[in-house]
Amino acid sequence: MQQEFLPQMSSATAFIDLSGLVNLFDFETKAAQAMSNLAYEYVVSGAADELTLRWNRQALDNLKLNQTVLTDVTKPDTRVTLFGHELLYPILIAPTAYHGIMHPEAELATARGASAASATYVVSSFTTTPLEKIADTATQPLWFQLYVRDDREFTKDLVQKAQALGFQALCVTVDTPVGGVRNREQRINFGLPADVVAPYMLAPGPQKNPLTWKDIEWLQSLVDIPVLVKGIMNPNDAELAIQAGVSGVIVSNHGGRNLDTVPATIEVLPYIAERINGRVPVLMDGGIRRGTDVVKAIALGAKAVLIGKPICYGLACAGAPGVARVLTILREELELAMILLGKASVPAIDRSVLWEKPDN
Ligand SMILES: Cc1cc2nc3c(=O)[nH]c(=O)nc-3n(C[C@H](O)[C@H](O)[C@H](O)COP(=O)(O)O)c2cc1C
Ligand SMILES: CC(C)CC(=O)C(=O)O
Repeated sequence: MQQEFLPQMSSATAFIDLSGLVNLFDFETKAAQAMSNLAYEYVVSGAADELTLRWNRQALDNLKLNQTVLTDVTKPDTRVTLFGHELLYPILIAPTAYHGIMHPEAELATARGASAASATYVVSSFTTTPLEKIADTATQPLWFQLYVRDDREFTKDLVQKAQALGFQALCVTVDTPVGGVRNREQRINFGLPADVVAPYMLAPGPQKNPLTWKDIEWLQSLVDIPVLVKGIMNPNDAELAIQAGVSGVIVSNHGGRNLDTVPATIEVLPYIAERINGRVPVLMDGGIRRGTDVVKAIALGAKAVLIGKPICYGLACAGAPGVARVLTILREELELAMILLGKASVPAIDRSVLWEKPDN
């Protein structure tokens, strides 16, 4: 009997028991079996030799924490305020394209999972579900990630549609004038299956009109919601972003998927935070897999972090409950780390949580 239902439910998600998946790496392992080869290779892919992809993780692992004891912290307050809205914890869902190849309910499952876990979901321009449906489904805040297309009228309509639907911020991705060298995608000749459509992609591939800081100013003139730039990797560009008037900066190397051998995001984050100097919030993504990683990013100047691949894996393993579980695990790990570090609130997390060899 059950076999009959398998095609509709997708073999990827039918009978997965989440109880054995206790951390984000477990989800990755499980997803490797659950996903189609096409989806897995797409998600897991880094650019070229995947050095930056690895460095994102390695650099986080290499940072050591400074345990502090007997501090009387039992229930840490993980709330942060971003653009006037309170987040229950400083972890957002990074924009990732094409959820339709990962789960039959696609972005709607992601939206449900985000809502169940009280998280903000940044929806990709290359969503395979119309924005109206996602907005109808989500009960927690949505942000919209923009890939600017050559057709600037189309782009204008799209961002204004997102704003009208209640999306609360716009993240303009600035690190992808072209895609990176993705050998994994080349090997499988990656392309969307005929039944999966990305309605806002228009002509795929590189656009003819390069995006410049002038376009960022233009985009801000189109909407009233905060505009962030996603993909800033050096302090000079961070300064230019401020001059262009943006409301926030996302330190990101696109999860190591675009320009290989740029540094890990956690490595550049403190320099960017120093240059921004509190003028706008700095967010960061790339390799965040543990509650301790969230602490490290906040200690080095991030107001919040985003996670990309783990959400795809949660989605592929179990749809909405998988997405919610991934977020909840990370949130709980963050709480434990805060208790063990003696930090009662997110703003209290500063560089004192990072181990430095004493001078004496
Ligand atoms: C499968 C996949 C698709 C992605 N699609 C987009 C996208 O459509 N727009 C975008 O700005 N970034 C995209 N990204 C980059 C993520 O937003 C994010 O920067 C990165 O995944 C963070 O690193 P992490 O996966 O290690 O958490 C994508 C990443 C992955 C893994
Ligand atoms: C079509 C791609 C450029 C989407 C993306 O951002 C990614 O795969 O990393």
